[in-house]
Amino acid sequence: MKIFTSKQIAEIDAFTIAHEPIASIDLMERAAEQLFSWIKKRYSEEQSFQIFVGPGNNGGDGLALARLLSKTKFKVEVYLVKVSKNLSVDCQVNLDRLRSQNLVSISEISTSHDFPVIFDDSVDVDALLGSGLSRPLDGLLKDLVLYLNTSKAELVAIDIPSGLFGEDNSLNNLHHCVRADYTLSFQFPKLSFLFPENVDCVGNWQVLPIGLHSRIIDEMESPYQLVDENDIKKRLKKRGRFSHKGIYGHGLLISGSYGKMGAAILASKAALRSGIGLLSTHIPRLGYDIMQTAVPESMVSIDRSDIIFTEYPDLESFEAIGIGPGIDTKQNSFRALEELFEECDKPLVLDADALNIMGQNPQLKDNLPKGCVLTPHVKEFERLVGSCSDSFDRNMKQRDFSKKQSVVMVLKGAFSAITDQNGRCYFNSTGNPGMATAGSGDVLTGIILSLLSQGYPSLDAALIGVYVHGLAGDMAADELGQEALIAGDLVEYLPKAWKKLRE
Ligand SMILES: NC(=O)C1=CN([C@@H]2O[C@H](COP(=O)(O)OP(=O)(O)OC[C@H]3O[C@@H](n4cnc5c(N)ncnc54)[C@H](OP(=O)(O)O)[C@@H]3O)[C@@H](O)[C@H]2O)[C@@H](O)CC1
Ligand SMILES: Nc1ncnc2c1ncn2[C@@H]1O[C@H](COP(=O)(O)OP(=O)(O)O)[C@@H](O)[C@H]1O
Ligand SMILES: [K+]
Repeated sequence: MKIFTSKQIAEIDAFTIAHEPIASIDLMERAAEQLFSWIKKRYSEEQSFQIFVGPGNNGGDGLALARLLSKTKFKVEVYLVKVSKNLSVDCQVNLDRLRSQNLVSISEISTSHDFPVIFDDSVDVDALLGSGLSRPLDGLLKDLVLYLNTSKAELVAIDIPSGLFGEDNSLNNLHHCVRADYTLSFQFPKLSFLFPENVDCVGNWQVLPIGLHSRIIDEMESPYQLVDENDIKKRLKKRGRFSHKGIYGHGLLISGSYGKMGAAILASKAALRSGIGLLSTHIPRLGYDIMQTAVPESMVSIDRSDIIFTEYPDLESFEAIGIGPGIDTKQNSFRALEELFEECDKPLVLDADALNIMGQNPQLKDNLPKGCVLTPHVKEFERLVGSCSDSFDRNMKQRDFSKKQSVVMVLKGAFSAITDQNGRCYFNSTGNPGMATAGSGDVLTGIILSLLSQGYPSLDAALIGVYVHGLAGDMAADELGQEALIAGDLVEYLPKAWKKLRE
């Protein structure tokens, strides 16, 4: 699903009105019907609603919703905030319709003395401002938002929490934005929903389709996309009836050090559980028995060092290389990594300590093999690129980095962001906080190495790998719960996750 800016959404809206064609007031009605049907499913019939309405079309949605609710047993009160003399045309039409129906009490809020009592068991609907927000909230609106945020009532935001910008909130004050329990966003999510600092404002968000015109959605360019299961299925290659293990590639995983052999085991198992033909795991000498016992399916390449990575085998026979989980950051490992960068012309995935070594030796950045995949978490990313003021800034820097160095980068976390050489950015939609546990990232490296070895292009390997990793995490969390989930469970659930993608 593409993600558009507020400005683009307004264009899509206008195109739909002109080309469906549909009157804008009817498009608003369609949006209100979607809100209404979401509410009907969620709340019992006697529920009371306090709807707070602003001057624009977001307010218009709130008024149309109030009319639909009032025709049922739901109890509704409307509060119209007087922040400008004129309402938008469709907001005014809906106000007139609601007034003429005479079923709902409509109060005006002109000063903070007009704020109503909010009952804990009511549901507040935020229809103050939507994607037409042009500046951070101040004055009466800010005071009302602060007031709403102190209440214990459940808060449902229409389209976007009032006060929050759809994209860049770096100059905004997030304390002055509505803190919703639910945000019901029309047709697309907003970019800002995917950034961690906004989670308290956005709450649980959902997309409500309102039938915007598919042609303009297909044609309009956006660098941002939220990846779903269909996007992933389309990228999967078939496994042929007559295929043999040579077809699925031989991967080299460089991983582990004294005390961190678990990383090599997890990544190796994950690679083997993701379709690779052959795997060799390069480890320090002291890890030999552990590795052969724990992962008999993997061949072992032994470093001359007992405890760390200092060299790698001839690369000729490998289709792809993965390096980093648990290798430590010693000087000799840095030298070996530097050499690998110079020599390697194979697909490569870099994680964990390989990235930390780069953070300590910034000159290495410019030697990164083109097209390789990097999988930092936020801290590793900032060691590499420098500190960032917020997630929006971090996302810009990530896109720039990918473009400038011509690499694919996975910034891991909730909604992991995957950027490519063209500066495009794909957000992953699977995964859960249960995956915030030691070794999860090692599993991902193994999966991506496996896909690279099978000949998937870097971007596909990253997108598919991140998706299936999160899916395995979701399936594991469903059965085991988030607290109990450990990285080994991700490996255990990979078979089910792959099977689901092949359905
Ligand atoms: N796109 C779709 O698919 C559909 C969209 N729909 C709905 O339309 C919504 C967008 O509507 P919208 O453009 O009228 O914007 P909205 O935010 O309601 O109000 C803008 C007004 O507020 C004002 N204003 C701005 N900032 C302010 C501030 N800080 N403090 C005070 N005032 C401020 C601004 O004034 P100005 O900036 O000109 O000074 C202007 O008067 C969208 O979110 C969705 O709910 C659906 O109905 C149907 C399909
Ligand atoms: N809240 C979350 N939602 C979704 N995925 C998460 C969440 N927290 C962590 N993850 C995923 O778990 C993995 C953690 O990787 P990483 O931080 O490298 O762990 P480690 O270094 O312990 O292996 C990443 O793929 C990340 O996207
Ligand atoms: K809103």
